[in-house]
Amino acid sequence: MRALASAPAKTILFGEHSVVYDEPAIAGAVNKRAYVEITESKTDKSILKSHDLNFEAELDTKHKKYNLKRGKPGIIRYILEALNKVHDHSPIVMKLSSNIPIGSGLGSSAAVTVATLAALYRFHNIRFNKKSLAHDAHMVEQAVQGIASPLDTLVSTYGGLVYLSRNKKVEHFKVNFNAPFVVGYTNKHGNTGKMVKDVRLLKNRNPKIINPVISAMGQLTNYAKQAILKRDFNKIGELMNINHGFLDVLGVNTMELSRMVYTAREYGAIGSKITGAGGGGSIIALCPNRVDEVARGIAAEDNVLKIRFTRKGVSSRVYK
Ligand SMILES: Nc1ncnc2c1ncn2[C@@H]1O[C@H](COP(=O)(O)OP(=O)(O)OP(=O)(O)O)[C@@H](O)[C@H]1O
Ligand SMILES: C[C@@](O)(CCO)CC(=O)[O-]
Ligand SMILES: [Mg+2]
Repeated sequence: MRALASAPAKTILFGEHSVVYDEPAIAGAVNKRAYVEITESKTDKSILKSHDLNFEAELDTKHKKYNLKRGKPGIIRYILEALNKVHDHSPIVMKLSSNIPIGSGLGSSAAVTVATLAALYRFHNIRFNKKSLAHDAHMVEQAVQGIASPLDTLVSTYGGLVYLSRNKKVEHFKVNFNAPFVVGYTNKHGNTGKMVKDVRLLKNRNPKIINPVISAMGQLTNYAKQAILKRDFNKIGELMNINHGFLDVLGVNTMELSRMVYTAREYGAIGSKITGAGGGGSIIALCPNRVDEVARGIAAEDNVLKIRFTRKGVSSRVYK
């Protein structure tokens, strides 16, 4: 038997970090994906391989342990947590491929988690739907990171451009939002779990300052929702710039992220901000009529990712 699944990366337009404190957020699935294939193992060992991420590990699914043969271990924790939830510990071979920059604020952990769970459900013939899958994937991210909002796993499961409300209701934007965005990413990676914990510590040390910032980020996201519905790019850009300032206040900005954010504005972006957890990773810039200029400006020192929003969420199938 061979089970296959894939799930998209995401970019957060508004509300990263504040979403952890139940403020609303807006994020969209993008056309970069993680792919997982599961087959029965011909030996008594479970193996996880990734050509794209250049790692190979032997998995002890019962004890959530692994023996790394080569590569970096980080993402394996999400896979082991997913296996531990669903798998019966029979020996399998898992292949992971991905064209999502990892640890770059584009939801690689959520995409890998959602694709792994969907492939496992297919492999074991377990019934699931998007709601249950998004929930289980969120539980995996939370177990690995300590704290996680449901945002990344929701977007990776459902696809499309999503508004997540304060009470965790998902609304899908009906507009065809093919706005001219450029994503820039640095070679310095962030770690979402660590950034979220650092923000919590800052908030605990300075509640009277940080709490109002977080609620202003929520208010800003609600204004952004209206601006997106009206396709008011100037307003969206203005709100992105304010959101970036607030993320800086939360301490998740870095020299490289600042460089990309201000380079984008210098080359004509009408709004630019960190996207994702920060501490390294990515920025997103809104640049009507200036996409090529902004991309060139960022590429002088960092990397550019050409992304499009996609309606395509998780997809999976099985071959018997
Ligand atoms: N080359 C690599 N191989 C395997 N794992 C990696 C590699 N580089 C980073 N990792 C791990 O991948 C995981 C990336 O998840 P993380 O949530 O930090 O980033 P992300 O999902 O890409 O961004 P965000 O959550 O901000 O959208 C981390 O656990 C990190 O340790
Ligand atoms: C920083 C954060 O808000 C988004 C990471 O992509 C964390 C989360 O929502 O779990
Ligand atoms: Mg992540």
